[in-house]
Amino acid sequence: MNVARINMCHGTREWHKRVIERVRRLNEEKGYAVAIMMDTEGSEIHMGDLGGAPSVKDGEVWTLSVRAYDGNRPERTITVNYDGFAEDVQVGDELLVDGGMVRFEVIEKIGPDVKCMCTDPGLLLPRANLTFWRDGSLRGYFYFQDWLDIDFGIAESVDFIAVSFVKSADVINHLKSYIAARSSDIAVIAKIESIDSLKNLEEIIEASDGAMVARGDLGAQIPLEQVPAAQQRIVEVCRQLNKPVIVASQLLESMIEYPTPTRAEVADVSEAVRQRSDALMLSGESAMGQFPDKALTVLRSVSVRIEKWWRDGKHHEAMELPAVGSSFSDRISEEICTSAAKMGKSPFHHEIAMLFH
Ligand SMILES: Nc1ncnc2c1ncn2[C@@H]1O[C@H](COP(=O)(O)OP(=O)(O)OP(=O)(O)O)[C@@H](O)[C@H]1O
Ligand SMILES: CC(=O)C(=O)O
Repeated sequence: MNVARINMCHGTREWHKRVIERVRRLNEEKGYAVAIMMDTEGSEIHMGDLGGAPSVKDGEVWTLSVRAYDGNRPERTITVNYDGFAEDVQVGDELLVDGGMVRFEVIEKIGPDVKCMCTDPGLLLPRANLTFWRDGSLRGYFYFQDWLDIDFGIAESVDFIAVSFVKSADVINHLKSYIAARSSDIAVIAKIESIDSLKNLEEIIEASDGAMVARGDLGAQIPLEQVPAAQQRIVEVCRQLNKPVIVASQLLESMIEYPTPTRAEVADVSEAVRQRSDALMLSGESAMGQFPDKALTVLRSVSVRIEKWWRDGKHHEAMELPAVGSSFSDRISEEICTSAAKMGKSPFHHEIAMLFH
């Protein structure tokens, strides 16, 4: 692995501080170069930790509540981290847990408690995120309130801050000036996971040091079938603007429970590499899965394999690189490099010396 992501949605700052210290110690002792990326919470709505991953069955009624239960949480009750939850939801709203891993319909509101009936069963993972939909549109908009975590990231000199639910380039520009004013040069990664971030994609990526295709939340905000096209577009825009791009979430989801991935997951990883994404990110597979090291090994071996296959067997395609230079002089340099790469593949040219002035 090259980067350890610490997700401020989970755990305490003290816990994350210890993780950062351990990564840095390993870097020093073993000569690794693992960077730290702090991922902001982005004011999402989250369930509390239910102490395990209980399964919810079709037709069951569960209560979602903002009450604090101090260890006496009644059965089939889920705590929610957003105080205005009961005010904001309406009877008939659809609630998606982790982008649709479980679905509920709101059937009744009683003070701070919201009764919901399961319409699509599944597992409730600890601190899963919640989105709610009304008449086919996403409801509940929350704002960027992660300044304490950002101060923590600056104090810990993390390498990257990934900003959740970016809506416009202004958020990125604001954060970058905040970081610069504190004499820090932490790189800012825009997480593309909302409709607004897709609308303002080019300006957001231009303002950022890189982007993440955060497919988990993105798939809760746009129809699932649109996620692959969105991924392709985000990666393409990053390639055009010469910004690194991470593809994240559910790459090897089945490896949370099983030691081998599904064939479809292997195809998904390969496709992300083929699209020329720069990094692939594990989430639950390494955060709470049973086979974190195996998942990492699979991610690496599949990526290396597809890159090799491409280089060895598809020379002509490998040459069809998209133009990234925007100015006339950049385009000339690009053409020279492309020609040199083509010559390098030819059986008649083994040594190429290029002199740049
Ligand atoms: N530090 C942790 N402690 C316990 N469980 C964790 C921790 N980090 C992650 N998890 C579990 O792993 C799952 C996936 O992790 P991930 O960090 O991708 O969460 P996420 O909430 O989906 O991310 P995001 O909020 O950024 O979309 C979470 O739903 C949670 O159940
Ligand atoms: C990684 C993340 O935040 C997502 O996929 O939603």
